[in-house]
Amino acid sequence: MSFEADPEVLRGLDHWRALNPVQQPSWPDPAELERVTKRLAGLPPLVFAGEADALRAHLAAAGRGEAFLLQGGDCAETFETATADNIRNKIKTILQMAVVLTYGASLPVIKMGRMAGQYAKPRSSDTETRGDVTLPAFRGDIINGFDFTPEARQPDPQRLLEAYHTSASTLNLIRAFTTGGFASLLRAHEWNRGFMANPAYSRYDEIASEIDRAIRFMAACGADFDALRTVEFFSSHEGLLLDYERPLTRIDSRNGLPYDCSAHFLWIGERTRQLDGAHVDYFSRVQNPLGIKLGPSTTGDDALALIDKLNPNAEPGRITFITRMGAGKIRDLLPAVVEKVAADGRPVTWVCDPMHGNGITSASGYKTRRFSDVMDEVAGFFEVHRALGTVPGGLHIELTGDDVTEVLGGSEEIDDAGLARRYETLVDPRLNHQQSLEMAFQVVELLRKS
Ligand SMILES: O=C[C@H](O)[C@H](O)COP(=O)(O)O
Ligand SMILES: C=C(OP(=O)(O)O)C(=O)O
Repeated sequence: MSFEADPEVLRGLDHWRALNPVQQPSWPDPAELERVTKRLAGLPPLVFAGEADALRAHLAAAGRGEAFLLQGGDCAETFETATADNIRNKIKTILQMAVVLTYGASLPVIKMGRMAGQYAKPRSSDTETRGDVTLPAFRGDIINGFDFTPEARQPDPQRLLEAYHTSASTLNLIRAFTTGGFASLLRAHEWNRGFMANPAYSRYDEIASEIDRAIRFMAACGADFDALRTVEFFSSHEGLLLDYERPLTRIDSRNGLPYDCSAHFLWIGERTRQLDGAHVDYFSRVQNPLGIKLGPSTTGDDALALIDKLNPNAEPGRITFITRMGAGKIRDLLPAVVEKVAADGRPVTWVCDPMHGNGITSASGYKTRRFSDVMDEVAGFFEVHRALGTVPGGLHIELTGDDVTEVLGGSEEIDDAGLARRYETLVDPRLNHQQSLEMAFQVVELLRKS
């Protein structure tokens, strides 16, 4: 039996339009926007609703401490860098981190990319000024261009279509890598190839050798390795640009309910999580598992009110709270929020984003973060949950598989002068391949303690 859409549900999906959504561009030509969104609404969904349901069950397990979420990828994907090499390096980095965590902590790791749709960015200011010229801020490739010219900075609806097609080709390659043999655990050694030799690289190689030995032993015992040959990999992005999310929301014929089929998992950002705001209203109406970023101003009551709105039926795995308080604040601010939610009893999955609360500007003017601050926030996150008896369920990281120099420190000791060597991000700084592996090794120690 196939279900039809309830007209009331469909009307509800457009209620956000009346709520004055924040962080949206001013489209210069509304008729063009309408043509584009109609076209998007007729294109195939990017993910299947059943996959989002499977993810919800995995996230529920992470909330109970039976799995761990590893969510990582670019701050802002770009059309130009959606190349086979970049996608492969990011996948390899996430797979390597997952191997380190799974092997070291004996926990299943849920692998999720900030990939195949992470094209829209919230900004602190609507404009950017250089010298005496002021132009609209860059809001991500799905909206406008990075070049500092009036033409590039003009929002262009055609970019929504390009974002859709680039997401589709990225997902296609991810699916090929993760189900076609590349991600087989039997090749764990090979994921290290092509990366710079460094201490984290050699530690990873040792683990891969131990896994090889264990696999050879199991093979000699007659084990069957089908389950090791493929990997479930989920896509996610910030559900920011509602003119993109709405046309990609589809009614699932299995149950008649709406799913946002632009990605498996959508998160609501720190700047758009207002209780009566358009984003919370919109995502309350779709079935996907949802993330909500919680910054340092969040109170326990805010968190409970978000649960009331977004998960009134207390469904496990529906809500992931991604906390990003900053290294200097997390130990003071997180306990009150976690205590209130724990006392309430409705299930949530707690994840740490140690990136967005730790931004600084280096002496030479780069927007950066210190690796030591990032790791300190992760440590604080584990400490708070250990003290309260709650579950640290995962990590949300801005990373790339390339050897960029955007975050200070790490065992390579990138310093202020070193940032200029390979600073490539268009918005926020990402961990490079080596820093990502280093983080995974340190998190294993924290997971073992907890
Ligand atoms: O990634 C997060 C935000 O988009 C980003 O930090 C905003 O940066 P801005 O303060 O430079 O606008
Ligand atoms: C903008 C982001 O984060 P936050 O909403 O936490 O600032 C992000 O993750 O890209």
